[in-house]
Amino acid sequence: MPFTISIPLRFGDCDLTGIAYHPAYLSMLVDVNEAMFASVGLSWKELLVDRRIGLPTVTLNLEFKRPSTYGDVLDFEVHVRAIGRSSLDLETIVSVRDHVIWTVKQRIVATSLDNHKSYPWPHDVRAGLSRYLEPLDEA
Ligand SMILES: CC(C)(COP(=O)(O)OP(=O)(O)OC[C@H]1O[C@@H](n2cnc3c(N)ncnc32)[C@H](O)[C@@H]1OP(=O)(O)O)[C@@H](O)C(=O)NCCC(=O)NCCSC(=O)c1ccc(O)cc1
Repeated sequence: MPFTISIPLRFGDCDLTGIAYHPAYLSMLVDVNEAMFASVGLSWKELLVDRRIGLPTVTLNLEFKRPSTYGDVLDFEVHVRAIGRSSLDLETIVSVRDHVIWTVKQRIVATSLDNHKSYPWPHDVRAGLSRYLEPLDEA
């Protein structure tokens, strides 16, 4: 089961003609990442500030298929494709009215904010993220 969330395209996300400006998509993606963690009880504030676990993205592979425009509502569907020792592979599909607008494959890595090296997923984080685990060959 993927994590899903819908976000309206705001005025500030668009160019003068009302077409979505792609850097705004990246900012939305971070919000969606945060919301996915929160949906399984994993607050980024707690992870970053209290537990000092960083969550940098190390790879992003985006594909833009169609434009979206001011007033559209973007439907995000996030699939967890793999959970490694410290890595998390996500595939996010973004649609408007059932048409795919863009897709992104992303790898996030857990790090220690004390030494900025990779950090194995704690058990509770791995368990939470596993709720959305759908390996590609079973998707
Ligand atoms: C994440 C790193 C510390 C990992 O370095 P190391 O500790 O040496 O990594 P390791 O070799 O141990 O590899 C750790 C894992 O990462 C994976 N990894 C690391 N780099 C890569 C790349 N380039 N491709 C694929 N996989 C990778 C690797 O396969 C390991 O996976 P597991 O087996 O599941 O553990 C280092 O690569 C790094 O600092 N990269 C830069 C990250 C960055 O600056 N990203 C840019 C965006 S900033 C950002 O996303 C962000 C900033 C602030 C926030 O609060 C949140 C997000």
